Amino acid sequence: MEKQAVLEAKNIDKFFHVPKETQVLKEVSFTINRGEFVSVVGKSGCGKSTLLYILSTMDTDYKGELIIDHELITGKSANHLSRLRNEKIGFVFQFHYLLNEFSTLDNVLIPGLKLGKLTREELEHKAMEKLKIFDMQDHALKKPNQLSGGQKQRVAIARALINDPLLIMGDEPTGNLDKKNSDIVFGIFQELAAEFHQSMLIVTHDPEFAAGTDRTIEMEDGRVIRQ
Ligand SMILES: Nc1ncnc2c1ncn2[C@@H]1O[C@H](COP(=O)(O)OP(=O)(O)OP(=O)(O)O)[C@@H](O)[C@H]1O
Repeated sequence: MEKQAVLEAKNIDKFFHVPKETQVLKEVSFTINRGEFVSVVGKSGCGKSTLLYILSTMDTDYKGELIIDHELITGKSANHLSRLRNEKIGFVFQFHYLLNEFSTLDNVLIPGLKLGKLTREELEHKAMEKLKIFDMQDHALKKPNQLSGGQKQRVAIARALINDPLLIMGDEPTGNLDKKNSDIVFGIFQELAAEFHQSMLIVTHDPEFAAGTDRTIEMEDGRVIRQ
């Protein structure tokens, strides 16, 4: 099958102007293809989070071009970007950012309500399906603060999947977990790759995690040095 690009970064440069003019990303170029599970590694401060912030369309102040799903994203309006994020990108962070006042089920379906394509009833059904993948269906009515760290992260991944995103992006999704939970969450990513062919771009410090991905993009001092 022909490779299909879900994301293309072309010559991305990023400058911070304070406290002094610094270039933190230098001609960063790569492609993520459909179904690929890709990790981004590199020493602390090499620019991984800055890059992810740009690729996730949250930071629009950069040079170069970002193409998502064959659409040139660079220069698009904030409204357009917000809709695109909701529709095409799922996020998993180091800290889960679940809302404690809502149930697990509601947390998973909220990005679906925001997108507004399905009714609440349809979304409840879909959210339960996603929770089932991670064996979390029996916790649907609990609040996030009644869950363990690993369980919260599983819910956060279910939430990232609710709109069937083209691409999942993660910044250190196992960074805050102990070895046992980190292994469980890593297993989930592997399952998403193997069974659902989910395209994923994950920043990690964990060499074992990186070794288990299809491809590793290695960064040093703002540049991609291997991919
Ligand atoms: N808002 C900002 N203003 C100025 N400099 C910044 C800003 N954000 C990040 N930097 C600098 O940009 C560089 C890259 O930071 P970034 O957070 O992307 O690195 P990282 O590879 O994700 O690091 P870590 O692995 O520690 O999370 C660092 O030198 C950092 O100090």
